[in-house]
Amino acid sequence: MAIMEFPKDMKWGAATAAYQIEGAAFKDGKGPSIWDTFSHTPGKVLNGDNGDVAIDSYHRYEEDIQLMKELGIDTYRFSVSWPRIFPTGTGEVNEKGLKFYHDFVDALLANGIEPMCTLYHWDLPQALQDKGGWANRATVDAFADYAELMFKEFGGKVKSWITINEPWCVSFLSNFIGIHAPGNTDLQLATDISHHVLLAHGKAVSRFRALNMEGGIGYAPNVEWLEPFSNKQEDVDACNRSMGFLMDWFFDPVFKGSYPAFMVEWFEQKGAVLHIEEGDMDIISQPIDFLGINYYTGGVGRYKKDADLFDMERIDIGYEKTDFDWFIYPEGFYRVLAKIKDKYGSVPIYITENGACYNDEVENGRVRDQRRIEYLKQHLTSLKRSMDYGVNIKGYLTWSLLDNFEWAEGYDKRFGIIHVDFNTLERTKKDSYYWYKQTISNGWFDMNY
Ligand SMILES: CCOCCOc1ccc(-c2cn(C[C@@H]3NC[C@@H](O)[C@H]3O)nn2)cc1
Repeated sequence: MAIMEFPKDMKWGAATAAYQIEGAAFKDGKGPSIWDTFSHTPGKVLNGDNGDVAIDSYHRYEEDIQLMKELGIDTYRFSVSWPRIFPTGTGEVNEKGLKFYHDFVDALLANGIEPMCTLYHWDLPQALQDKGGWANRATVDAFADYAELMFKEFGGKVKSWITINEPWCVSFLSNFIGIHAPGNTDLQLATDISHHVLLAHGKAVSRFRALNMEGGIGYAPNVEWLEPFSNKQEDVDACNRSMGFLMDWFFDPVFKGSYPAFMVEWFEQKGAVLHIEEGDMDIISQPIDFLGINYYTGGVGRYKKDADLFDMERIDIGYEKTDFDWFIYPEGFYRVLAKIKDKYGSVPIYITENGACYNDEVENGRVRDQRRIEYLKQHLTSLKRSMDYGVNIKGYLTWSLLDNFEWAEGYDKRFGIIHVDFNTLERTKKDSYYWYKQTISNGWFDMNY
């Protein structure tokens, strides 16, 4: 027996996001988001998929909540569609949008499930993008106003708030690499956006504090672990730069009040400079109540001049891969969490996303996704290792509760523990659902079963 046991007070949950599950993209007063625009732009999303219907959780959330209740989760992480609340990003509020989220949160609470609300999960109102989007500092204040309205509306019901999901994806993946909305490929633009997104986080925290709100607030960066191919300094430095792209760049400003010098210098060599205004770093670095961490993958890297932005190449050393073609690297989960503790201290941490893409289908009413179960076992074992290392883990939320719209991959990549037929929208619990349910109920699992 190799039993992995977790604290009785650890929270267990699952996560989704508005654009990926809701659908009703143009219903009940919702304004267009940049993902509505992007997904309707030919060539941007695999198979021309879009979130017009998604998995129709806008109309089916009561069924989904019953699936959550049966699963036995404590906490459900969802996101609010900003343009469903403010169709043009600012100004007039869409009452039907507010009502939808009140009805949804009330149903969660009525079923004993704690809501964890992400305010920004990538679906920027298109009207704000038309005025420059996150590159325009005015968007920062628009976000703070949206956040304040949400705090005032839901403060008594929602006690866990996440400002920004994966700021690296919002800035660099979407505006330098360019595969996510709005699809720019400009390092200086992405650098400016990364600062504005952190500033938006900080301003939302300030509004939260000013209202003397009950509960806590944080943000949810995504991280990976890159193990140097050798102990040669050039390999170590290349991996640290690549990890610094996702981690240090977005953690140092919040936890240390400044950007990491080694990254600032590297970006300057690449022609990208920061435009920081007086007071910005004080706003960004005010204390948060918890840190969300999203981890999926890692790997091995080594120095290679001009191989990528950081002179680093990834080496395939034969690790198994998911159906997203990502290496399965549970050791990296432990290593990155240990590094966070060592470098940033013991801020309470929720794993706000961890899961795997496997495209198993329904056969005779069952989905045999044993590979996902093995992924979850391996990563929960790494989580336990991190807890024994002293990392202040408060909860684990798997990505995702349901198969959904996986951004540029459309409906081609399945992360859910519940299968969704994207034509009929029928939900089918996968084997991993039943395994996760038992693990939550026990508070432990056996590595060998
Ligand atoms: C061709 C070059 O490519 C460079 C890296 O390209 C990617 C693409 C995708 C990701 C990515 C996707 N996810 C899962 C989501 N997290 C939030 C939630 O909405 C999930 O759907 N995390 N990271 C990272 C990097």
